[in-house]
Amino acid sequence: MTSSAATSTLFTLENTFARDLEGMFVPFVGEHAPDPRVLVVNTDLAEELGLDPEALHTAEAAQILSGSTPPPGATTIAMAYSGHQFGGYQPLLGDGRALLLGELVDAEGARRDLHLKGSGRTRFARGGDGRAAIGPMLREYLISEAMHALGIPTTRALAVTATGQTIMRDAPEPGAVLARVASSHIRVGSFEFALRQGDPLQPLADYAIARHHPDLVGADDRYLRFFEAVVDKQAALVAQWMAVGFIHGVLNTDNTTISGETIDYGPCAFMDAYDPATVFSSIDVQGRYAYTNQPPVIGWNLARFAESLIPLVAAQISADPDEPDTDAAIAALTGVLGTFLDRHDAHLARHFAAKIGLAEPDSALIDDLQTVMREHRPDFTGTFRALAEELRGNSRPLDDLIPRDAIAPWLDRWHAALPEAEEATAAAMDRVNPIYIPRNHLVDIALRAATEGDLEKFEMLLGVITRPFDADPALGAYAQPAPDDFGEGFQTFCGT
Ligand SMILES: Nc1ncnc2c1ncn2[C@@H]1O[C@H](COP(=O)(O)OP(=O)(O)OP(=O)(O)O)[C@@H](O)[C@H]1O
Repeated sequence: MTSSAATSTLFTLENTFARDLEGMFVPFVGEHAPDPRVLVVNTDLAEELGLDPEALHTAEAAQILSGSTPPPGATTIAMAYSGHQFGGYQPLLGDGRALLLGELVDAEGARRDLHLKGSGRTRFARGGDGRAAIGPMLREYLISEAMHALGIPTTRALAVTATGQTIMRDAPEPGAVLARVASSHIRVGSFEFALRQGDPLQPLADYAIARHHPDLVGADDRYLRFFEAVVDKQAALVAQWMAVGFIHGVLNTDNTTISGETIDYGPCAFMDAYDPATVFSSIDVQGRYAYTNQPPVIGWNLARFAESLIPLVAAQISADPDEPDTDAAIAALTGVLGTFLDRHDAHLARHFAAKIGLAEPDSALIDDLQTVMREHRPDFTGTFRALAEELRGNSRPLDDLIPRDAIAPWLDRWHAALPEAEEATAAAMDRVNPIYIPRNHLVDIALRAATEGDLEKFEMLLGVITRPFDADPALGAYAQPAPDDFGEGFQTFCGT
């Protein structure tokens, strides 16, 4: 996969998506930002990408990263996609306020999209203003970097740039643009769009295969195997979310990637008190995207992906090239889709085994712990660190979370199932159970200050949550859920 490269002093960008996928985008440029200023740069990510982090703080970088000026020679585009939103089909969504600047290729040959969010209205903007506010963009930065530090596949944040423009939300807010890096921005919704357009479907599938599963290029059964690979990645991804108590909040098909990366950090959050019905999105009144519903909902989204692939699999599966076999394609895709929940459950059982220090899953032990947790609603993250402390002979953290008589019978069974070396087991548990997650109240405090121009708390919180497993006694407050009286004036910055 090669293409001409646009080179500036900052970025060398390729554009294979624009070159190969006619009908899947419109060329578009960003809107003028009156006073662009780069607020935050992800130095580690910049270095990983072979970029000069210092150069990303310059006025030239601010022009490019705000979308005001396209990188010299680049073809910037708004990508087209559709999607099922809360179960209803929307035929045309697309990048309404975003642009793909191009693709960065690192020294190892890995290709990643460089994408701007909040850079102005595009052809797909519908009624929207094309903008984004500082709070939600810094929030996406924080939470996606926390996810990366937890080892969970995700898009990443390269920079946030203030535009110098005031935008209207519930109140006037400073505008900003997030520069996001992803292994691609191909979504289930991209395939739903391509299916209904017709012509782009096969090119899109072949492009996605070449980009994400090059081992399948040219295979006679590549479309079915591609589907299986995506099913497997999504099963692994959602199991990782469940294992850390992450709730995405808007699992529409346009927010389900082919790469298996988490995308679009809107009304997402980590659960504090354990309750499988937890929902953070104020518009999700039915709880469609509640914590416990995430695996079946991703399965539902993958069914929409399967539907999009029927014509391609039907042509490949048929003995006669002129007679696509739709029934056989549906049967084959349904068979693969039917493995999704089992794959997810197997991944999740392994995660929960590791979380309680076992080498092998023990479903009765895990289910029974969850039953106790459902009843007493302890802090989800804190419980697993408290169990490790229990092994070290320190009962206090667990006693602060769950009454001893409620957990004692379970603890007896757990001790009996554990390996002998309790100190080593506790250390292994601490390597998979984070102590620091982006707690909602701390994110709120940091973003409130950042919106008023003070980034110190944001930087501090970012530093803590990007080392999520390393306990530091000086950071005790970062490991605690919100105090009971925090609620007043609580803002979520989950909006747009
Ligand atoms: N302020 C806005 N102006 C124009 N379009 C918008 C705006 N906010 C959202 N959209 C569009 O509405 C759709 C759904 O929005 P959603 O919030 O899921 O996506 P997003 O956060 O903008 O982008 P992404 O999914 O790439 O992270 C997308 O097509 C998006 O481009």
